[in-house]
Amino acid sequence: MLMDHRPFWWVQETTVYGKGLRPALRQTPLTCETGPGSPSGHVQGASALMYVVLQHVLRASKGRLSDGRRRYLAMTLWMLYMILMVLVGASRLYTATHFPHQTLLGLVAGDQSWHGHRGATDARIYGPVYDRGEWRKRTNKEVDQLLEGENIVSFIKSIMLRWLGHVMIMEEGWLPKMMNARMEGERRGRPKKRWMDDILRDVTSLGVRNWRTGWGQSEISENTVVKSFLKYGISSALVGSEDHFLYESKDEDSCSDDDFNGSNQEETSDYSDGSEFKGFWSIPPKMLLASVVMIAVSFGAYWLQRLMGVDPQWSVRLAFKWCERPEWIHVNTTPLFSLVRDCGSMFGIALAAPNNTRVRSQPRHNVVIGMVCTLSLMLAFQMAADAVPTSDVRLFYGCQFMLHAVKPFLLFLGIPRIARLAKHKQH
Ligand SMILES: O=P(O)(O)OC[C@H]1O[C@@H](O)[C@H](O)[C@@H](O)[C@@H]1O
Repeated sequence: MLMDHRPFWWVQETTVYGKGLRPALRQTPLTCETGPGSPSGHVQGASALMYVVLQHVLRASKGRLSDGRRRYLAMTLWMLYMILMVLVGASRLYTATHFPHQTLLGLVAGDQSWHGHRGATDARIYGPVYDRGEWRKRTNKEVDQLLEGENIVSFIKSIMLRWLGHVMIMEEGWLPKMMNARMEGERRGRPKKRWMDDILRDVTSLGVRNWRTGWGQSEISENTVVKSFLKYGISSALVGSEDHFLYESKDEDSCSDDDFNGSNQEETSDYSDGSEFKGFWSIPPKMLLASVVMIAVSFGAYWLQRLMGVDPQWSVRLAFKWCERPEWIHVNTTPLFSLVRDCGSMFGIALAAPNNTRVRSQPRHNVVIGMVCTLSLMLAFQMAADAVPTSDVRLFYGCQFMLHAVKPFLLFLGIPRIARLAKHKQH
């Protein structure tokens, strides 16, 4: 099924019409795709991407919009999603690059690639385990092991501590007062705890020294708090051993490492905005190994086909044979190019992504700057990829692999850093 034909060459190759008249399919500059026809890559990619965007917007609207408005938003977004998919699919039919069933398969594959990933992750975390002949729930310890040290309690604490950061840099107002207030009046038993009491307990349990109780009396200024948050990143709380992210300032501009009680202070002190790239040795070997295995399997399958006498480039030959104009054929549509590009990206993601896990709990970033940088980067990469000379095949594919491996570094580490610095400047 995956070795399906594309209409623009199928009508010429098929025996269905015998010696009769064949349909004349009009070709366009977008027609001469060189890969097999099923499923539609355009529909699959658009569907997977838009599904993620849609889910993200819906999740972000939680707590910001009323339930009624969220339902309305969800309906509108789903409608837009379906309209977009129909348009993408229709454009692929119009250009004679696909049959209808191939676009439908693309939609299902795109949707499932996201669902499958989430389903597998959720099942791993929440799913039952078969233990000594019966199914049972996972214990907290087992969930912790699955999360590889990302302790859920620490994660929740880190969110509370981030909130503390916001409160601390607020102007004197009702909220900071409320957070620090004790209930007045007579009360039996233990005095009611303040929100701040819980937070201070967490700060202490995470190993932060020199925390002066009663932030109202401390000399912490907005500038130093922001600086410390940017420098060390609240997300260090995510990893138990990196228990050093808040500090009490003695003077506004001093940011001394001595104020931290962390085991690897020196390691983090080089990073000025919290998106600490901790070097290749911090990359979980599992992820790297998975990417290397997947690359080996992909290339292995390619070479195995060749060894078995199947030409992995059969579709390229058919595209060349039936494309009206050779200049409409682009190398970046070939299966080999896709293989090199995807393997490069996978390798780059395996190297860059783990260093980015802390970004999610970093101080906010400037969305506009982030988007502008991302779009510019994508454009620059597209231009660079197009500019690679095609005269030497090995050089061409080597450069493409490198380019696509470097991209995740800039996307995951470089751009968030710039966007956060921009937000910091705004503050
Ligand atoms: O299968 P379709 O819709 O013609 O799309 C093919 C394209 O699919 C994309 O997913 C690939 O990135 C491109 O390299 C490829 O050319």
